[in-house]
Amino acid sequence: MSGASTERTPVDVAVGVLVERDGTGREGRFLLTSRPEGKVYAGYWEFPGGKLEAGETVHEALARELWEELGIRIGESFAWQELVMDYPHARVRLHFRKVYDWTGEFQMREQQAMAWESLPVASHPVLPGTIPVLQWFAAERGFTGPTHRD
Ligand SMILES: Nc1nc2c([nH]c(=O)n2[C@H]2C[C@H](O)[C@@H](COP(=O)(O)OP(=O)(O)OP(=O)(O)O)O2)c(=O)[nH]1
Repeated sequence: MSGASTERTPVDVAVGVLVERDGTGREGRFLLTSRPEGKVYAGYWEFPGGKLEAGETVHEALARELWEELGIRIGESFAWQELVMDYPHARVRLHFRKVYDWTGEFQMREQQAMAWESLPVASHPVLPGTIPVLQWFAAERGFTGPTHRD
């Protein structure tokens, strides 16, 4: 296989969509975090997560990343959407999982920032791979209009 095609093999990424729910189960705010300094797209807002390590399931990778980055322990996670994104730096397969239960105090272990958001999102700028997620939320919630600032 040529180097170029090997480079474009998607890297699997586990992404957590932490959502608050009220007593009736209705979904409310969701968590965005900013990408830390030193990473590609530093300062852009995204959903927390990271790449799978060898032998991990998506849930295991998500639980590990949220512990490492945010200091929280998650309960169950629920497969929601998948998306392949082609960036100049990488081709990634994003596995978005919704999470409703977690324990612990949020700690910004990578000096990132966090924001509990609703539509339209105030955090700016958002990562290209985040925009489809906002559109899925809009569809689920019957929200119309821009989901974020350009
Ligand atoms: N965490 C996360 N990554 C996303 C989202 N949308 C999106 O396109 N990506 C892309 C950006 C990166 O190319 C890739 C995630 O890789 P990363 O560099 O953040 O993962 P990592 O924490 O494992 O990083 P590292 O150990 O390799 O530094 O997925 C998203 O909502 N959350």
